[in-house]
Amino acid sequence: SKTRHFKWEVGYMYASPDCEEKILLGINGQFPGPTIRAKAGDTIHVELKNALHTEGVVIHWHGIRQYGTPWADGTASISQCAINPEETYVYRFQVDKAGTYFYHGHYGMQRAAGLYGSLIVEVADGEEEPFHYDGEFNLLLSDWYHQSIYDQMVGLSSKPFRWIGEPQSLLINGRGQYNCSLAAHLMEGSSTCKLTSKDCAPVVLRVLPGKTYRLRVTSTTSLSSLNLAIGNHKMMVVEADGNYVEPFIVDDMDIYSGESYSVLINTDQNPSSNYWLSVGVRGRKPNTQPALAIINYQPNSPSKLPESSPPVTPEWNDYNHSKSFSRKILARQGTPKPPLYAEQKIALLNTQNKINGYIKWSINNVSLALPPTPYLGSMRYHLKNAFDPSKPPDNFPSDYDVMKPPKNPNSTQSSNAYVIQFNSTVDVILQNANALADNVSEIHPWHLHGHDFWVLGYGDERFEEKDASQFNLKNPPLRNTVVIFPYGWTAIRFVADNPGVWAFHCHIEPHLHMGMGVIFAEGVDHVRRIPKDAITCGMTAKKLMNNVLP
Ligand SMILES: O=C1O[C@H]([C@@H](O)CO)C(O)=C1O
Repeated sequence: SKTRHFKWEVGYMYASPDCEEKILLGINGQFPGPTIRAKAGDTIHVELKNALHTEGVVIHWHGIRQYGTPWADGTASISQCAINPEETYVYRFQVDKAGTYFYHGHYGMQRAAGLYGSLIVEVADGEEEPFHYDGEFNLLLSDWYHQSIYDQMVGLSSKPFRWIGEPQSLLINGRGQYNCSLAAHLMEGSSTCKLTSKDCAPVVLRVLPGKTYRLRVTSTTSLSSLNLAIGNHKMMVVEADGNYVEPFIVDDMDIYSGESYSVLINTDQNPSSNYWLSVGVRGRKPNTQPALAIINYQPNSPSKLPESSPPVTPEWNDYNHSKSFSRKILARQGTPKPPLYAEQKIALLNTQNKINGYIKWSINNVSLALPPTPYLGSMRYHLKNAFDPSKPPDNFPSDYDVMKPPKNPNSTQSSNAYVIQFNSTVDVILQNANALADNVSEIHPWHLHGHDFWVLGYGDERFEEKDASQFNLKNPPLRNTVVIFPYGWTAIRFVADNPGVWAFHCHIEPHLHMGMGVIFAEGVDHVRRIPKDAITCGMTAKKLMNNVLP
């Protein structure tokens, strides 16, 4: 195995990802950031320089478990101090498992400003993937707002609340077309695109007829749940979040923010035509045009527009369609199985509520507020008063009606840290509920840092003890992100075997900003000496100045 070295600078730059010029966060002048390709077992070494003028930055390596390197997880105020302007931080960690991953900013709402890129881990030399393909493509999906993230963050924390609304565009590999459709000639009421910048030219996947291709699909959207389909072609799902799944065939696939998949397609259609790949919005009433890419059968010209119209995204509120897709995802044979029992159970009720009239999201009525000193340092060195040490609730009132808006919407804020017994098995029941408005309950994709977890089951309405008897302990998929459906619950199980402090949160950027997350800390006393650069802020910085830390 190799060490792969990268030297990156994060900075604002002008770009026109959807043909409208804006500023966004790029790396080395690129948007999306450079793709990292490595092999399982390799070490990634990124020297990250913050070239922003006035704000900190960090990068999270989404799906990489960071065994033994919890200070490299890239979560500001959790695993490290944000990197100050002009400073450099070295991320050094191992990628131990082949799969499709990505990286992104994890400070404020910087991910939504474009700070993301792909991280692809191939199987180690001498190993083989358990399926065959002739070529592969990488599709990094995102959504894009014309309003700056500063405008967005101020609005979300204002009274009255200003919601960010739906995105202006969906992007594929950082490219989209605002307010127009490439397929306008086939669709009524659509205006054609003036592709004024090469930044927004549609993505073209050049394929040969009669072959099999692997599409690696990742979603790093700020808000949108997505659905991807390809005209005339079926897809076979083979990987989810860096874990192989039992292959199954679909016409279209849902993908939530924080998830990744690999699908295989056969180029077995009429080779004289090109085909559309379409990505549209699910789960919220869309106000954003689908993003399109072209599957270009060689030797046709890529500018030969497909003869059939782009596949139509399923109705945004057809949740049965989404649930049926989620339930098809099962572990491939040979995937590690979950322990049969959990030592600890934590039920997490997701509610929207208010603190002093400001709209928040809370977990068991506590909204996450991150402390100034990152937990990893303050816990490792047992600093007092670095955060609120009270034990957050691991359940919610048995008479809480998840089908109704909260009776008492007043919530509190805290640092929400659950200290978990090292090496114990933990079940988490994520319970969705009604938001503040009547008859509204939204999709939330939950992402766990530092681990994969088994998805034991999904259900509607309130979780009951008897539902545990239906858990899938035979072939539950291993993942790092899972969705809770409106008014539903999702049960996961994981083993707390990774010393560190790990975020567990809704991957919707504005929701995390509004407090929708918790912190899991385990085996922190087993963490090796933390690099000083990770803890030179807050109370740990003061301790270092007094030379009292080892
Ligand atoms: O967090 C959110 O706030 C709005 C709405 O609930 C209040 O305006 C919305 O759609 C969210 O997802």
